Amino acid sequence: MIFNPIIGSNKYPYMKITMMNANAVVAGSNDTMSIADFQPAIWTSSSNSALKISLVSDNAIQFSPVFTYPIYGDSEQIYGYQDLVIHLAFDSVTFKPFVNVKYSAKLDEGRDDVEGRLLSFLPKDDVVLKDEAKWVDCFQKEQETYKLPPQDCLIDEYLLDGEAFAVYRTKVTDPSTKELHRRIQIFSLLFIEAASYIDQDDPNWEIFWLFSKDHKQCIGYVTTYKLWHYTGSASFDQPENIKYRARISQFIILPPYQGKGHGSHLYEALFSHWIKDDSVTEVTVEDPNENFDDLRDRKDLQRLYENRFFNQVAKDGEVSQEWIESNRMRYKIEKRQFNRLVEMIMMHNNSPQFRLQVKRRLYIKNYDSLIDMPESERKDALQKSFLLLADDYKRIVAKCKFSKRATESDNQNPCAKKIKG
Ligand SMILES: CC(=O)SCCNC(=O)CCNC(=O)[C@H](O)C(C)(C)COP(=O)(O)OP(=O)(O)OC[C@H]1O[C@@H](n2cnc3c(N)ncnc32)[C@H](O)[C@@H]1OP(=O)(O)O
Repeated sequence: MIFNPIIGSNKYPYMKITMMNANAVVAGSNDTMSIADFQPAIWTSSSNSALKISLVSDNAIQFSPVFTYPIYGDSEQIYGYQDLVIHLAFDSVTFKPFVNVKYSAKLDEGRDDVEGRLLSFLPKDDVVLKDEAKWVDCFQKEQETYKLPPQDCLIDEYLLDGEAFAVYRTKVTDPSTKELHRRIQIFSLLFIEAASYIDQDDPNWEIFWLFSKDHKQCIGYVTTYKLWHYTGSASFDQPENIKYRARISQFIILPPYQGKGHGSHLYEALFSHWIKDDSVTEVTVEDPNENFDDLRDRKDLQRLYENRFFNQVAKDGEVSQEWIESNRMRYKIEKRQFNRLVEMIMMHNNSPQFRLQVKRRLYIKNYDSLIDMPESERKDALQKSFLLLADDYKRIVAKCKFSKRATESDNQNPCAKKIKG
């Protein structure tokens, strides 16, 4: 195994700085420091650049986080070190964590606690510090008995470039994946804006795991929550009939595996699972970002296409909210998302009503701010918003592959069997 990219040898001797009036002496060396060496900028590092994350298998893949503010504060800066590198490495199977903080010089006083801050977000007494050989030894031993979740948790499987992948569903409290989740959850903080740790003792949290079956590596995961959905007194009085909204909270494909189609497969596996679950009324998403919105739009459109829904959207005339509502319930898609999808389909179908349909929705949504405007200004604002939205729809629809014949896909897509056209 090659671990060099992670650790390397510290080319600088450990130095202690003693502050003096005009010049300073670097303890342990004969160097004399000038006043410029005490400017705060010299001792300040970007925590996003300093933190190097590695996933180690036969080789090590290193990448940087997108966010570190939950760990190092809103400014994402660390004070008190020069040439700071924070190595955070995981074995790609067990995710046994390893931390090694390196720098060429540090201030005696006032410096940030780089290691302590990071360790407070990793499982206590589980991290191997600095001793790489010990870490390798630990994860190799763990790998000998490491198992994927039990077969009854399996919800989907697929092949990608000849490799087999599997999606499993477990409760957050499930012992088979609890340790893995404790180790891996820091990825949510580092790659999803505004993410926070979920309550590991709340059994309503479920995690959908994506694993490589051949290598047992975790490729990504999704944390989800079931929210009680009051659908009227009839079902309320029958506990066996209780309905839920399934909410996708944190959806992540680990960086080395992104852009290969895994996110799309995982999203589709989740949706198919919930379509089959009669207790789930609709699927919602918590604070989706632009990348996730893109993936969701593409996959939702593809699913509707394969269910021959495109032909059911009226080509002429208004598509009424009653019609939209009854259909969206069958597909378990949330209201705003389903309205957008219907509009995209109208655009794709070259419906003459597309512009009016979009403007009507935008008008209702922005009624409070539009109503006080003079009519010409209001029309102008609506037209500008419409053009922006239409451009975005074109971009999304252009990425979709609608070549698959619906008749073929009826046999492949579990959703297609469930939803009758
Ligand atoms: C609710 C929330 O959690 S919002 C936060 C979402 N999560 C994050 O932002 C965390 C970091 N990012 C990620 O985890 C991932 O990038 C995700 C979840 C956003 C997307 O997952 P991915 O596996 O990368 O998606 P997937 O590969 O299916 O599609 C992404 C792109 O790769 C392209 N792609 C798909 N298959 C392939 C392939 N075989 N080869 C090359 N490109 C491919 C897709 O067309 C798509 O292209 P686009 O960038 O033009 O949109």
